[in-house]
Amino acid sequence: MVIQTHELSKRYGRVVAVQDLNLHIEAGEVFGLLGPNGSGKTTTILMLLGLTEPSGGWARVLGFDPVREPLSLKRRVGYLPDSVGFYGELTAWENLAYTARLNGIPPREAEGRIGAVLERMGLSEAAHRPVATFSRGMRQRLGLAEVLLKQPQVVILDEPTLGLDPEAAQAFLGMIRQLKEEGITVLLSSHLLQQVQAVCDRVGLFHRGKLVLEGKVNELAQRVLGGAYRIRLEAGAVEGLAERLRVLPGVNRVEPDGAGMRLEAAQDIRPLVARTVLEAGGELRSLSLEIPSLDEVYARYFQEVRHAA
Ligand SMILES: Nc1ncnc2c1ncn2[C@@H]1O[C@H](COP(=O)(O)OP(=O)(O)OP(=O)(O)O)[C@@H](O)[C@H]1O
Repeated sequence: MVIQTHELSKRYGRVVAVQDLNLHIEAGEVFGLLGPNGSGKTTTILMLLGLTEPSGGWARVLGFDPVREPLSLKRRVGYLPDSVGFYGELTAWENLAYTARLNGIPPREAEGRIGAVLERMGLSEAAHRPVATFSRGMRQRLGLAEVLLKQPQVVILDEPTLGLDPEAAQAFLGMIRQLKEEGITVLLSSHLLQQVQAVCDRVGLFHRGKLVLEGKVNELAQRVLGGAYRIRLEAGAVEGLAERLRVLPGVNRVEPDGAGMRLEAAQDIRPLVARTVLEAGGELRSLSLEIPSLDEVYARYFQEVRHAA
């Protein structure tokens, strides 16, 4: 277990920013913290980093207690806040050299590492330009370069793609995937559901300081959509196919969808659907399980909350 919290809570006066959070994140996972503004994501991150003290419960990151061992933790955990501060008049290289010094990396070793992380982030050519001349995307990449400089085992990113254009955001997500391939554990917070869906193994949805839903994206989808599986197929025009599909066990809806059909079932019955199409004399052109987007999951969840209230 790389990140673990037990009943972790934080109150600011009467405001409960985080309440009884139980989080378990394994080595090499990419975990997404999702939730509306003010739902407790940043506060959670700050507690994991030892930058703010919990009012209750506890956290462990790589086995370290952020309250008692913040320095051991800081050496192994990289943090990219939502806005990174660099010295604008210094070059990218100089900024990283400064960070290396602060982290006690010996100068000769720092040289090699700085060159490598700048190269990796596609910033070699801009290495000797003042950071004040960098675009938002370049700054963000420099931020990740700085995080990687200390060769962390865990990387925590707060809204890492905020303000990036779609292409820069995609490139950044690609870099996050690479971290995972290297076995680095990644925790990231975001409002951008599609991006979270593209890169995270699991997500946790925060609502008013509580973790209200947690799991793999498709598991969450099943749960919020009432356990339904959506299957889409194309089989050309086959007499009576819809009727045959409608009576299959567990099917509760069949409807036309463009050139094909969409059905909702209680289980993933794709093999049965395939057989039915063939038996009806149809030709199966496509058959897939549709995973609802995280946007839909999110919208449905808050709809239900409002409804219940
Ligand atoms: N230093 C503080 N003092 C008082 N209240 C705070 C402080 N920091 C956060 N809060 C409150 O705690 C709650 C959770 O805030 P937090 O910043 O953790 O949310 P968030 O999910 O990160 O939101 P965002 O997406 O806007 O960054 C909010 O109600 C916020 O106003």
